[in-house]
Amino acid sequence: MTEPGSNRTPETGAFFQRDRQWHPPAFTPGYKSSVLRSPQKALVAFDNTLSELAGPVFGHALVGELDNDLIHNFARPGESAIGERIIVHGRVLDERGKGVSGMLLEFWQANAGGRYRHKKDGYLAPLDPNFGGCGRTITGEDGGYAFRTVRPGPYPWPNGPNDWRPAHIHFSVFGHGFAQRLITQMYFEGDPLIWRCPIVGGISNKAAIEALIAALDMQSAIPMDALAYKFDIVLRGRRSTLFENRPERN
Ligand SMILES: O=C(O)c1ccc(O)c(O)c1
Repeated sequence: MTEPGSNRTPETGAFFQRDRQWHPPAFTPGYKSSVLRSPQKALVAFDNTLSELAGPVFGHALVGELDNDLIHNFARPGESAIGERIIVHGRVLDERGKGVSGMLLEFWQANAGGRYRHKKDGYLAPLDPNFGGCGRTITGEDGGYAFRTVRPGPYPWPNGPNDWRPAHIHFSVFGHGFAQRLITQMYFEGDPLIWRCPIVGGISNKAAIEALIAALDMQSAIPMDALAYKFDIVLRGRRSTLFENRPERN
């Protein structure tokens, strides 16, 4: 999409393809489920049509008052989720570093013991009756967002003989059209499991991995209540946050 002889991107309103040199490949044998999920044939890129450019778009009215508070949004009245209370916050930025407002951010995660509220999750850790594990919010004027949750636990998964996922939160960013979608995962500063994870291992660029790790942010911690972690998400462009899980097909 770059004009010949310049590095300016023309303002066509079209959505850009991901840079596949920067994002990890869909086929990553160390991440076992990527083998069957990844496309077997070369991808075909289509030009944007009216459906990509003009909608459909989610309805802002869908977001409820407690949707950005996973500590309370599934809890019985007067109760709250078990675990280390945290605030996750940051900004959604475009490739030029400008905040992007009005994006629907959805997040989902395991509970403090590393168990998802999902019928297929049979991990030994107990469910927390006061924790559902999903939430959402819409970015503000400057692209900022924040939500409250508990730090998810790491968990073992049947990939290799002793593979563990680092503590992580899944994110979906839904923009102003179907083609403007990013699905990624956030990790926590200092977690030794990050560098042993086969999903993370599919990313060859260390700086790209580091961009998925949220920094402990004591400035935003709430004394006697919650620690804070800062995670910025960059859309498209060279510094874009990586697609993880990536075996999607376009
Ligand atoms: O794609 C998978 O198989 C897979 C397994 C475990 C995870 O935590 C995950 O995010 C993805």
